[in-house]
Amino acid sequence: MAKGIFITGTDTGVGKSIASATIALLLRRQGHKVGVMKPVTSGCLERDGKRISEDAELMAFGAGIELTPDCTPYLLMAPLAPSISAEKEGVRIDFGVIKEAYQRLAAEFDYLIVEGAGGLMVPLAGGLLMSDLAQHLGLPIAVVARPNLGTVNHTLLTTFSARNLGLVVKGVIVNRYPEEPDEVSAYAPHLISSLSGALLLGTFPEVAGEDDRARVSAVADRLEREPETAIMLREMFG
Ligand SMILES: Nc1ncnc2c1ncn2[C@@H]1O[C@H](COP(=O)(O)OP(=O)(O)OP(=O)(O)O)[C@@H](O)[C@H]1O
Ligand SMILES: C[C@H](N)[C@H](N)CCCCCC(=O)O
Ligand SMILES: [Mg+2]
Repeated sequence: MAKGIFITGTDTGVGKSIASATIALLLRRQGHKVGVMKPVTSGCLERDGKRISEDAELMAFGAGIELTPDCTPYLLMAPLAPSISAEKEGVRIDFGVIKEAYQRLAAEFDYLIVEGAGGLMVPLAGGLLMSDLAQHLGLPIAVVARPNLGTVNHTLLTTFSARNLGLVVKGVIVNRYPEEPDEVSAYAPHLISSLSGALLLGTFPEVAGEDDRARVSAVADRLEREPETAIMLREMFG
């Protein structure tokens, strides 16, 4: 049975997919079989008549696997809150369907990286939120956060809510950490680690790259050189 983690964020666009794909790539480079899942995609693409999750594709690139239907059970077109995207298509997001897909994947891999959509309080169906899905899957969460002003508030709101809801918070990843941090970014990881009650799992660097695959490879290359990375992976999956 795979060791799983649910990657959430303080908001949409903070770097959950980059972080998820990077973690998958780091584990793959250690020789592990890594599976990936994006249970709900809102804002999917259509390619050759098929719906595609770019997030899942990026994670699959990191993991070095081909996607199967279990990796992306709900592919919704509208780039909106998933409950609305689903409603527009007359679809009801069923946690049972997601869990069965999760369990089939978990039986196949050593590790399973699951990416949410948006943040933890994003609505999925009938009052159920992303946090409920993490709970239903029985997964601990890791929170991806920004390094810039406002992140302390957003991160603490996320970790406090998660814990109040009974979720296990493995820690926080501060993503897009600048090469030369200004005063805001210099303080942010310290404030987050001292106040959130959650471990600072790591700071993922802001990298250049012509597309997200190049960015994932660049972040993984940088992290692989740092001894803290092994600790991060141990804390995340231990
Ligand atoms: N470490 C990084 N270095 C450089 N650019 C980054 C980094 N992390 C994220 N980005 C940029 O931010 C964009 C958004 O990141 P990403 O798609 O991972 O966010 P997300 O949280 O998964 O968003 P969504 O809620 O849509 O799933 C990326 O396409 C990339 O351009
Ligand atoms: C479209 C976007 N990239 C994500 N897939 C969905 C983000 C939903 C956010 C909802 C909200 O918090 O207001
Ligand atoms: Mg994403």
